[in-house]
Amino acid sequence: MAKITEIEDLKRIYKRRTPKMFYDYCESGSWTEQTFRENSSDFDLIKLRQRVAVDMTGRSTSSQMIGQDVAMPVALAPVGSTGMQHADGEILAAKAAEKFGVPFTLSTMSVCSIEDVAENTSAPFWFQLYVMKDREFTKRAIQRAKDAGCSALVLTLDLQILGQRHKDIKNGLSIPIKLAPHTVFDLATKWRWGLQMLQTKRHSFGNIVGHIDGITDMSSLSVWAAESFDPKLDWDYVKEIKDLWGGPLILKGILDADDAKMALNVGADAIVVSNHGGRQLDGAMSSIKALPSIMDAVGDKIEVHLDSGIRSGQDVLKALAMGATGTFIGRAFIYGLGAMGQHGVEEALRVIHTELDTTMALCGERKVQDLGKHNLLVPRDFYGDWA
Ligand SMILES: Cc1cc2nc3c(=O)[nH]c(=O)nc-3n(C[C@H](O)[C@H](O)[C@H](O)COP(=O)(O)O)c2cc1C
Ligand SMILES: O=C(O)C(=O)c1ccccc1
Repeated sequence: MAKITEIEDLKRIYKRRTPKMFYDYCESGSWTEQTFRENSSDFDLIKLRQRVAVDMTGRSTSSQMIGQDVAMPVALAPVGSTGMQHADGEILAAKAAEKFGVPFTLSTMSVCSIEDVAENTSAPFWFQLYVMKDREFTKRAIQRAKDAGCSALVLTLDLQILGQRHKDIKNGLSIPIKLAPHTVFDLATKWRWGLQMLQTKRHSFGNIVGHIDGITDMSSLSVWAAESFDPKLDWDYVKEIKDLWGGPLILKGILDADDAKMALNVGADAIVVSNHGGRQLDGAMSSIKALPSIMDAVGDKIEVHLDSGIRSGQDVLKALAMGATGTFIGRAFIYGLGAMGQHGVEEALRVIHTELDTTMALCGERKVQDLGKHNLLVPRDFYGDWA
């Protein structure tokens, strides 16, 4: 097999092996996909400052995210239906993260349950919560995460209704999965995917049992989300959830300086500057472009993480140099998982680590903590006058 040298290699294999419905689900953004595209292209606008004749021995990417040691400040983002990209996908990704020494975040919408992941790993993982209309569900989910020893709660705030995702609508993506004739044909040609799927007993969403049982009309994903998630989620409820959980709280989906201030007021430990990988509000700013104003507003008072668009260690370095303490990757690890299971996630992490380390050295830095704006040339409009 050809050597994996970049995330794009994993994406190519992933695409070849995965049924179209699930590939599209991962690879799409909402509506025109402008934000999805700009999440990546805006990283390219930032240039790195090459520095020479600097001692580059003894380099280290190790750091901390919310006080927890990490081999590099790159966590695996919560990704719904990871277990449909590869059988037992959440367990495999969690194992890869544990081996590498980075945090794994389990989505509420995972196929493997909180307990499945806890039983098959030893490092504490983070649990991502979606707030359902059923408030008892929230209480139970938080208790389950506590019982499983989760070391942070990641509360996602940018998806109470689903962004319009045209590919998913056209593909008829639904909960539970609906099989149209063309889908069956597609599945039949992706035999590797089918074969490994047969080896697992986990074919439903392990964390939301009871919340999908009632739905019998094969709703589309967006109809299901609109019926199930609580549109009333507000800052008062966020505070209630913080108190219920009582541990480290990360608020995910912050893209505006005013919301970052609200997150600070509510007492969160960290925020994730994120537009959900361009899957929610199309036309919103890319995360990396939103970062400077958020750093200015709260950067010295709360830990700031960033995701959306990271496809390389260079992207990670740019986010850190602009002030983020940590980053999350979503699709970059899913490509690896879909391409070659646990090994593929390890490969994705290895690629990103190598790129981060090499870039750091060529920028004349030895520690991720020393990265700063001095390493970058950033277009003025990143700090610009948005009216
Ligand atoms: C297929 C897919 C499913 C996702 N599911 C969730 C989810 O269940 N919960 C959540 O908070 N974010 C979810 N996200 C968003 C990711 O956590 C993350 O914000 C995003 O993927 C970052 O962008 P990137 O993919 O460009 O790295 C999902 C993203 C993708 C691609
Ligand atoms: O697809 C997503 O981005 C996501 O977060 C989600 C939302 C509802 C159901 C499954 C996944």
